[in-house]
Amino acid sequence: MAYEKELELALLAVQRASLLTKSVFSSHSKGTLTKSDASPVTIGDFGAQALIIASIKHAFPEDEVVGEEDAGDLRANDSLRDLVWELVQASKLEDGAAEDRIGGPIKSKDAMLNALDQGDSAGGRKGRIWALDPIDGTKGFLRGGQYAVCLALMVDGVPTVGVLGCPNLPVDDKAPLDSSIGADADSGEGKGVLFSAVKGEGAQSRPLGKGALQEAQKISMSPLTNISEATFCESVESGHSNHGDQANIAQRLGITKPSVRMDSQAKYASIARGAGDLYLRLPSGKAYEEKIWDHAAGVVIVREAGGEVTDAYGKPLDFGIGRTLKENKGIVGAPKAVFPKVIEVVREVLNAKA
Ligand SMILES: Nc1ncnc2c1ncn2[C@@H]1O[C@H](COP(=O)(O)O)[C@@H](O)[C@H]1OP(=O)(O)O
Ligand SMILES: [Mg+2]
Ligand SMILES: [Mg+2]
Ligand SMILES: [Mg+2]
Repeated sequence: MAYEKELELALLAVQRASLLTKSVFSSHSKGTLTKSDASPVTIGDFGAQALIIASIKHAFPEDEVVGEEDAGDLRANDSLRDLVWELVQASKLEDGAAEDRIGGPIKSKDAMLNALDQGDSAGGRKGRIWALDPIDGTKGFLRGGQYAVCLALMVDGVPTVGVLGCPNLPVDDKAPLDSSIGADADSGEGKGVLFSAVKGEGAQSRPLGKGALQEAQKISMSPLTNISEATFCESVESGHSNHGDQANIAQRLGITKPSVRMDSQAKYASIARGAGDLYLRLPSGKAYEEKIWDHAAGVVIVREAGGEVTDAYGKPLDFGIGRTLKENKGIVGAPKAVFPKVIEVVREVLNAKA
């Protein structure tokens, strides 16, 4: 199998970081800060990024990383840095051999800060670059709703290996999807999934677990024939995508089921396993460049599960131009068979506004 070593590394690194985020959720202090763009970041985001980058650099020292966070806030705040350091030290896989394969514990506070700062690649079309979102959907995470730990390897600008850790999604791939999924799910019994895919090799899910990797099963998008029966997924935040346009598109497609709102790339995972069918992310109106770490892993997983993902105009997503998808507007994901119909209707709705 291609990229076997990269996939195992990504799965174990995302597993360890996902366990770290779960421990933050169940502790009192989440060390929440507000970033310059008004979005929240927690000690979970910093800890997960440091652990994952340390694992990548252990296995593939030459690879670059485009990561969402950096160590700036921790270098300026001793008590926050100490909280993250405690958290990182406490986060180990139960299986010693697995822990060793991702480099074992980070050696020192300085090494932790340096790892965090190594997510500073400018991205690009050449070579091996990892895209990392240590907690995608931080607002969902804080609420006990959906969030995801997201890691993808891009080779020459093409997402090639993708892993999503979703601690609050049900293990059962066919568990019914309704609006309760996005709200206050909390990680309880039967929750926690690792999704993965390698380009050309299909997509899989397995229980998140605590140590060595559990057995995986193949996932695929639902064989939707009647689009009016589709379930569509969208953001919780109305500022991240246009709920009005999305409702309009659903209506034109004859969809009557209410949308399923959830934070993060858990939306990509949910359509890839056939629990939902469509992912609609229409531009919210404000000038916003989508970040590559918010999509790269989910896109490989959906494509390998039998889906297509483009921007809202049907244009291919270009992950090779830097840290953002600046040549694209919005996102549409659907099973291949119905994708042309969905894009046709999305275009109609966008053109009617132009
Ligand atoms: N105006 C915006 N439009 C689209 N996405 C946004 C916007 N602002 C932030 N985001 C990003 O969308 C992602 C969450 O998407 P969703 O709503 O589907 O869960 C987050 O990573 C968030 O970034 P950030 O991590 O900086 O908050
Ligand atoms: Mg964020
Ligand atoms: Mg994100
Ligand atoms: Mg994030």
